[in-house]
Amino acid sequence: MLALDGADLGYGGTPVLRGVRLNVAPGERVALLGRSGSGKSTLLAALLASAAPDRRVALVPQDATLVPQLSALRNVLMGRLDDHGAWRNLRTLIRPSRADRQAALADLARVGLAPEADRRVEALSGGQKQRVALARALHRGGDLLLGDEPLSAVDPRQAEALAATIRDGFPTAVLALHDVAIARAFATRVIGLRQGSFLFDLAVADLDAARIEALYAR
Ligand SMILES: Nc1ncnc2c1ncn2[C@@H]1O[C@H](COP(=O)(O)OP(=O)(O)OP(=O)(O)O)[C@@H](O)[C@H]1O
Repeated sequence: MLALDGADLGYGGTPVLRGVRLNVAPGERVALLGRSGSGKSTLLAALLASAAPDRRVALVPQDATLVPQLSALRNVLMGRLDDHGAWRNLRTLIRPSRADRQAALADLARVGLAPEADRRVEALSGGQKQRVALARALHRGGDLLLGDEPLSAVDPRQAEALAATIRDGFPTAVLALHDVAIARAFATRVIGLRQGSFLFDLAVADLDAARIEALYAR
């Protein structure tokens, strides 16, 4: 479904990750772990670029990329903008049809945000913004979710519930995560990034404390 075949990943000739070999099969839920700057976002970008054009991919980028002046509901509606032509989109954003509004509201409800549907995103908390971005991805739907720390601003109990919502919403997902407990609960497979390469790439059942310690050691 996604495949990187020994590529060096980086910026302007400076590799961040070297010789990345990675295949993600349908049905896998992959957690990317590693210290800040280890290359999780870089790897997600390369995975996105490797997706076949007929795959429908939903994204939760790190900086939520929401339109702050618009309501939560309208931001969620944007998840499907590339399904339609410009006129239909304009109409949807100015005056959504009842069906579109209901569908977007249902997706906000999945992340516990239905009461905030008509509030402008700029007036929401960081965690609420993150949940709007997740609702937008759920509204888009698809074969695959790529998420860059999509649960970093919500509290641990909420993160667990949202991880389950992601699991129900997408058959396949790759998420950069910083919370090891959430990664264990969510993922089938865990990849640890350190110093320019994979320190491990394991089934979640094989992830032990020593590996986690080595991953984050200074
Ligand atoms: N657009 C860019 N141009 C040049 N270097 C970049 C760019 N984006 C990231 N980098 C560098 O690449 C390295 C990996 O960054 P990346 O954002 O992939 O790490 P990360 O693991 O996602 O970090 P974090 O957990 O802090 O989000 C860092 O050294 C970073 O400075």
